[in-house]
Amino acid sequence: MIPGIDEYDVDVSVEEAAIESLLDVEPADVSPAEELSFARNVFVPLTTACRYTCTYCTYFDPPGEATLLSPEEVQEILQTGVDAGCTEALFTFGDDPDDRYTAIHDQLDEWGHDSIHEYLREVCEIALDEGILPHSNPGDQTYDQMQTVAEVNASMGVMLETTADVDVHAGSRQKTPGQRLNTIANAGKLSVPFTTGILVGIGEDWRDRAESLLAIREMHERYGHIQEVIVQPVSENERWQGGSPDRATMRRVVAMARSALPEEVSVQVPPNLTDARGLVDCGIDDLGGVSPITDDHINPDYAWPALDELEAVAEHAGVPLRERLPVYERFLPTELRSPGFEGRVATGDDWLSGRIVDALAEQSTAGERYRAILADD
Ligand SMILES: O=c1nc2n(C[C@H](O)[C@H](O)[C@H](O)CO)c3cc(O)ccc3cc-2c(=O)[nH]1
Ligand SMILES: C[C@H]1O[C@@H](n2cnc3c(N)ncnc32)[C@H](O)[C@@H]1O
Ligand code: MET
Ligand code: SF4
Repeated sequence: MIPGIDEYDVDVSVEEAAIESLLDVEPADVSPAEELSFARNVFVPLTTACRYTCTYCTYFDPPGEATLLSPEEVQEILQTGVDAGCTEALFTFGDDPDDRYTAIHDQLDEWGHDSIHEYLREVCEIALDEGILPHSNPGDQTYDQMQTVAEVNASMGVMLETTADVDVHAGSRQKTPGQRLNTIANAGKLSVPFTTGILVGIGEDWRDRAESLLAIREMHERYGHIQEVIVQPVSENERWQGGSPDRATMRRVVAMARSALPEEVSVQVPPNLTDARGLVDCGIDDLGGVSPITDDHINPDYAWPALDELEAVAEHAGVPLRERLPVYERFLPTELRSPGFEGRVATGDDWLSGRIVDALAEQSTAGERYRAILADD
C-alpha cells in the first residue's frame, strides 16, 4: 500500500501489471513532441518557513531566520515581473508555515489574517490587479485550504515527489505520499488545473517511479485536471550532496512519463536542471516556467537559461518554441481559446473562476498580452 494513503479518503490502486509494462519502456518507444512550450514567470517566495525538513531542500530556513514577504514586497516583485512581460506569478513556499512557527502566525495575525492561505488569497488578488496570473504551490493542502485560494489561481500545483517511503522525507514531520495524493485529489474535486510531478534520485527505484507516474495517471483519469507532469532531477546544493540522476536515467524516466500519461498531459523538464536538448526525443513537450528576472529560489545555484537558449533547444529538435500561459488552453472557456486550437480532449467551460476568466478577457494591457500569447499558435 502507498505510505500514508490509509489516512485519507483517496483510492489509488495501481496495478502490478501496469507497473511491469512501464518498466519495459525505452526512449526509442516514444514519439517526440511537435512543439515545445514554456511560460514566463516571476518567482515569489512568500515564506521560507516550512513544517518539514526534506533533506534535499535548501529552500527552508530554520525557525528564527525564516522570512515572510509583506504585501508591499510582493507587489514590488510582481511589478518587475509585469514589466518584464511575465504572465505567471509563481507563489511557492514552505508547507503550513504558520503551523510550526509562531512568529509567522503572529505576523500574519498583525496583517489581519488567520492563516497563510488567507494571506495567499490576498497576494493572489494583488497579482490579478497588477495584471499577472497566479500559480501557487503551497505544498500539501486540505480541501478547505485549497478552496480558500482556488478561485484566485489560474492553476496550482504540488509535486507528488514519489509514492515510495524514502529516507529523505524521514523524521517526525514528513511529507507522505498519501497526503500529496490527497492534495492532488482535492485539486480535482475543486476543478483546479493542476501541475504535479516526480522528483528523481531521492532513493526511489524504477518500480517506484513507474508506480508514481501511474498514480498520477489514475488521478487524471478520475478528474481530468492534470495539465503537466514535471520530471525533476534532484539537484545538489549545500544541504544535498547525494548526487543527481545521470543522463541515461533521465532519458528513461522521461520516456516512462510520456508512455504512462495520456497525450493531453504535458511532460515538463526544468531547463536549468537538465540538458533539455537530450530529452526532446524522449517525449518532453514543455520547459516549464522560466523567469527572465528572478532566481529559481528552490534551486538558486542553477541559473535560468535565457530565451535564446530555449530557442536553441527547440531548434536543435527541429520544433517550434511557443510561449504559453500558466493555465493550459484546454481549460479555458471555448470563446477564449485561439481559433486554431484543436482540443484533444473536451473539457467543458467550467474550470476557471469568473475572476480568472475576467482577467483573461479584460480590455487592458495584461488582457491583450494574454490573448496575444493564445493567438500565437
Ligand atoms: O522555478 C521553478 N518552478 C517550479 N514550478 C513552476 C512551473 O515550472 C510552472 O509554474 C508551471 O509550468 C506552470 O506554468 C513548479 C510548479 C508546481 O506546481 C510544482 C512544482 C514546481 C517546481 C518548480 C521548481 O522547482 N522551480
Ligand atoms: C517545489 C519542488 O521543488 C523540488 N525540490 C526541492 N529541492 C530540490 C532539489 N534539491 N533539487 C530538485 N528539486 C528540488 C521538490 O520537488 C518540491 O516539491
Ligand atoms: N513546500 C512546497 C512543496 O514541497 C513547495 C516548495 S518546495 C521548495 O511542495
Ligand atoms: S521541499 Fe518543500 S516541503 Fe520539503 S522542506 Fe523544502 S519547502 Fe519544505
